[in-house]
Amino acid sequence: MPAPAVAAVRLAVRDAVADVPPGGLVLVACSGGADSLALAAALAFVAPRRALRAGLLTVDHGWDDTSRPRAEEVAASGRLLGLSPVEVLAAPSPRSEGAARDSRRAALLAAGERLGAHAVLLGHTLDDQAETVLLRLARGSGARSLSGMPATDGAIRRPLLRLRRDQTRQACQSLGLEFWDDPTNTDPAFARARTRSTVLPVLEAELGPGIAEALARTADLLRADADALEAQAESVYAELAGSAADATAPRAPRTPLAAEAELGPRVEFDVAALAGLTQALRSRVLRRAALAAGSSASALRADHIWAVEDLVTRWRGQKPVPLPSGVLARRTGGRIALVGPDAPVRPDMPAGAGHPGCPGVVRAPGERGGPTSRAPASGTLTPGTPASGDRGPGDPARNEEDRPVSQAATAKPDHDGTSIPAGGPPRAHPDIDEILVSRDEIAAKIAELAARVDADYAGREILLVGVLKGAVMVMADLSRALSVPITMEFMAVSSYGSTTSSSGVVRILKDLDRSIEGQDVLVVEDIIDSGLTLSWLLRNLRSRGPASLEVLALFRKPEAITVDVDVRYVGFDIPSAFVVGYGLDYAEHYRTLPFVGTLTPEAIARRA
Ligand SMILES: O=P(O)(O)OC[C@H]1O[C@H](OP(=O)(O)OP(=O)(O)O)[C@H](O)[C@@H]1O
Ligand code: HPA
Repeated sequence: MPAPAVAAVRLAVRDAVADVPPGGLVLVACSGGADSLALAAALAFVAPRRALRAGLLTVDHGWDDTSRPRAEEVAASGRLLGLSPVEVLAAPSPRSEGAARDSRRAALLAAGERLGAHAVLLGHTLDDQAETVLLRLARGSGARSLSGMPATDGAIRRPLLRLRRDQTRQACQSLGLEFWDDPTNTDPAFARARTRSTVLPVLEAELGPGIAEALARTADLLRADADALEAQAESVYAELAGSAADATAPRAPRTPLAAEAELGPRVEFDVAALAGLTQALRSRVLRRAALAAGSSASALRADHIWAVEDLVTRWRGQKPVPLPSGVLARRTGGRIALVGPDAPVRPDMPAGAGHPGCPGVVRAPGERGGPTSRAPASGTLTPGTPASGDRGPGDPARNEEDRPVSQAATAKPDHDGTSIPAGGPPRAHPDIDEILVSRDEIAAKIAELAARVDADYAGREILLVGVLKGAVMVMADLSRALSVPITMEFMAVSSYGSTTSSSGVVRILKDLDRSIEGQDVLVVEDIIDSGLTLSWLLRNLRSRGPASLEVLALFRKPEAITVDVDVRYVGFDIPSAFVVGYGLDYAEHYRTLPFVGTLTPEAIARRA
């Protein structure tokens, strides 16, 4: 009678190779540690009884001078066990757990394929599974990731996932097999080693025994859920996605988004269809779409997908969302497109040049300008109204975009390579899709706002607090248009950081230089989008005891606002599109444009 541990390992191996036909080759990956050595011995025992061939692979990562001789020793043990073929695979890798795992897996799979093996057995135990789940839990992971290592993964099989590590040691000891204790298993430099030596024992001590089993059970439960959700997401994806990724597939009907760029892997959805899905399904469908558009699976993280989800569920005219491998997710109206890196990036085009299939790329100013006098007197540009009006040759507003708003915005080559002439011929910017508010309208609005502020603050002095960097143009023009005495302070805050949507977490990058206590403070903002920056800023400034605190914002996106902020002076309500110009940037560019407009898809892709 074999010792119980030996029997348990043999039983697990017998089950794992039950489907391999007689004569088939099964390989065991062996490091010489107790787990894989016990596995190798069990395979050597089971294989002849099932008319199978059994071999051994051992991997040399080349980490130090001892690794090759040790691999040779492991190979020799394999031969002693009667395994054949036995091979040492060279898989050089940086000294990191992850890198070693990846190169080991690739080497094993390649050898398995070369040798015509039916399966390659790995010696992961229940303890390895528990450590994996705990590590992933600590990182914050979804169901798929928390489902740990599967027992079968293509040619890879893990027969020992229900056995404890101790059982493999006992099995080796019972069989008189000398195993190797890998020092990296106890090296505190490795997170897995710390989990094994410290974290799990503490959890067991504090929360009671059975933690490892419970974590492994969690993995099994979540794997079943993840499998079911992914199968469902796959069929929803097939139903909802319009794709131009496969040139051989019948062409999906042209949609406004598809018309923008005809090339490159591209997946499109109706926003309404995505909005109707549960979040669990939507995120999987979007992940699937990102992969189809060419995003690297390993680089694609949950926060990438959340940012794309925000285009569906928290639409505020955000910037297109850059995803790994150059994929861009972009919402236009009621459609969302995930566009692959092969989509053509159009070099700067001369003003006025068109792009076939790309509506509204660059039009000569005057063809499409900012809102005309037909726009509501309040300056409101409703989303339903095109923010641009067609201006015929007789339109008196035709050349107005070229009149200077201020010295700051005139006769100065901008950093994006376009000279903005003062008083010269109309000139748009090649990266601008559509001008929403012209230079002239901005100037008129600033004058109007200044007159209101002058009247409201007559007899008082105002401390203007400009919010850098976006408000720099408004601050410059407004301050010079005011008649009441003013002083200036600036604050730099950031709520957007490197992501594309406001996080609500605001950081002070530069604080005020002096106290505002007892002063009449007017905060000057370029734009209120979600309102999160301003809401935070007002709370912060209020706590400093000003005599009064009001806000002037040149632009506001009413549809995008998510928090209630009290703004006394608003220049223009604009649609929820992402806009640039007059202080507003995309990737720090376009602030010096004298008008405010939307960017072409090509410019967005280029700067992403
Ligand atoms: O209403 P919200 O959604 O919070 O967005 C508005 C804020 O975002 C922009 O600043 P950003 O953080 O981009 O910095 P910048 O001014 O330096 O461009 C803008 O200048 C506002 O301050
Ligand atoms: O539309 C915008 N453009 C530039 N910066 C911004 N910050 C918030 N909204 C915007």
